[in-house]
Amino acid sequence: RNIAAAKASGIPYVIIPVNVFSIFWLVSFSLWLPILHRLPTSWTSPWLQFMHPEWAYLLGHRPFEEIGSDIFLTVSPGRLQLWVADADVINQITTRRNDFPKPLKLYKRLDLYGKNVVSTEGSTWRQHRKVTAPSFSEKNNELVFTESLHHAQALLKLWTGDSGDESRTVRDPAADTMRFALYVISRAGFGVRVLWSHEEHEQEATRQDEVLMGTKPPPGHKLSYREALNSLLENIIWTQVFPKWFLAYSPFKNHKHLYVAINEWGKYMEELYEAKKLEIQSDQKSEGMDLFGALIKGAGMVPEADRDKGQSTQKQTLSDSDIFGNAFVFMLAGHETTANALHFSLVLLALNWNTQRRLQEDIDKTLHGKSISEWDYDEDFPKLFAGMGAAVMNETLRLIPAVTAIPKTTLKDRPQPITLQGRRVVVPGDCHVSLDSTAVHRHPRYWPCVPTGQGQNITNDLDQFKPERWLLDASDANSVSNADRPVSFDDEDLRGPSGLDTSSSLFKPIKGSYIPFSDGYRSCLGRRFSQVEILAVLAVIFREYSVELAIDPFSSDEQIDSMPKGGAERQKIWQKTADRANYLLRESLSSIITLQMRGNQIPLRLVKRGNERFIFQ
Ligand code: HEM
Repeated sequence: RNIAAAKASGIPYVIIPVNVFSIFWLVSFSLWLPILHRLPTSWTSPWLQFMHPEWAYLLGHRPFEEIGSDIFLTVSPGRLQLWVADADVINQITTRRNDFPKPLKLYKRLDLYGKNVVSTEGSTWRQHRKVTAPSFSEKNNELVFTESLHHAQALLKLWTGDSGDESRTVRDPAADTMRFALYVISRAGFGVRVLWSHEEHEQEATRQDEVLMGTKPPPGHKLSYREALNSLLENIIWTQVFPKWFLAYSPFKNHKHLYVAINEWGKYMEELYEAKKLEIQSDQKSEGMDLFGALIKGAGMVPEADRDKGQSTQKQTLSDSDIFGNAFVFMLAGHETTANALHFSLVLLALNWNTQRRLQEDIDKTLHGKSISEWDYDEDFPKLFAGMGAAVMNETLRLIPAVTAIPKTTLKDRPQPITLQGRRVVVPGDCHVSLDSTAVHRHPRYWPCVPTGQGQNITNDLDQFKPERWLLDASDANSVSNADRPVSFDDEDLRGPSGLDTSSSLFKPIKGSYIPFSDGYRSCLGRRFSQVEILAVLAVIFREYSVELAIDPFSSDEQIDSMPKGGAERQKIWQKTADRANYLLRESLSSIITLQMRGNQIPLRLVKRGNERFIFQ
């Protein structure tokens, strides 16, 4: 039946023997693939390449080139799936939200604390989006900026010691950047400043009006806020596999601990909720409020003073459980994505010394050596957003987007016509749709690129990290930015964060060709939030430090010191480390909610600028 539907669609298709995203295949594919790869190519071509669940990230745009179309279907007994790498088709899909809704089944487990803006569709989603979108205000971004500067300095202390001079190997930079992003969202999202363990002795020195959370659980709690948060989010995957009640009875200790963490974080949220309700009712802090406060206010909580003006009859538009549901997805959507972008930016910069130097020069020029306490969101963020830091961030998200296949669907018995390069084709009903960001991000039709290789093997540099491509002539008449062709939202309140996806003074991707934050109606509400956070932390790090690959697995510091600077011996060691890093970036990333490095680390080191050990001409 699926093959018949694919044939009738007019879209090229490839038949594959199983649904690659079925639980059966996800848990067992690593056993089958090596066997399948031994079969003669004539038996397995072209379908075998689509049997790896991460093929979209691994292969980029290549399969589309081979098939000769920027959309195609994979057809298995369990599923019809459309893969899209055509910017215009992506545009059609993201702007027709009723024709191509989200497949809600995939999002069900995000309702751990209640329904929310990520996991709903139709009129329920409209209601959630209308109430949540205004929370992501410029005032909140200012708070994100300040808080990111604070935690970036704490992160630096963790990596370089109190004096800032120690060059320690950071064994698991992904874990540290995750913590960083978690602590930023904790304050800018919920008004809770979490203390890093190495910060706790400085507790007295911080401001009086902040809710501070350290390692000790307050009365009435089994876990500290930090432990509840870390434990909940580090183990979140189990909540996607098992229902919550099962975790309480599971024989595994980490499941039981997770169950406690879920309840504990819920309890903290309830306490914060009560405190914020009082705050709002007494009309405190209405400016620059954290996301949770703004959400509660947006849901219909009225300040005491306004009640006399007859507003007390205003109905609360989201239930308490909806408010908790949204608070949770802010936390979830808001930390892992940003942390990954930061982690991968650092690794890619460590692999590309010249780019790093250009970034440092740009930061020096932008901030004129001002001390961090003098940095100002209104004055400095726009400059960072138009410079090399933004080019690094955009390029990292181009190469390693958090979501490699943004999921949509067509409804059963509701096939949808689309236009592909002027030709009408019909996407069958009940078909999963994946907006393939890794493919469209590496499509030579849309991106400035340099040809590489020779003769038959001629290809391009779009698989490589080159932030400089964003610094090309921004006035290029052929390029049309997302802002130039905005989605005509039927209700402006649904729009979400202000500002452009990318700065108008950088290269402007054609609409639909750059989708790290998705696009259209269901685009990311936290885009600006994360851009502010990433640029702030990059500026704090690179104004004073350089990042290097830690060579520990291959050589000791003493051995390196005994080798001439810039010489072949050092280069050989560095190259081995770089080869390992490149291999891991390619082979050890997989998607569970977001695309991350799993089971491996690329250790890094920060060194004071001027003390770099691995610069080669
Ligand atoms: C680099 C960082 C980020 C990336 C790459 C990113 C990416 C995305 C993507 C691809 C989507 C669409 C997902 C889908 O359709 O299933 C999305 C949606 C969303 N993101 Fe982000 N995100 C980032 C940061 C954030 C932050 C910091 C927050 C909040 C604090 C956030 C909140 C949301 C929300 C609420 C939605 C759902 C919007 C809706 O469906 O109406 N994101 N994000």
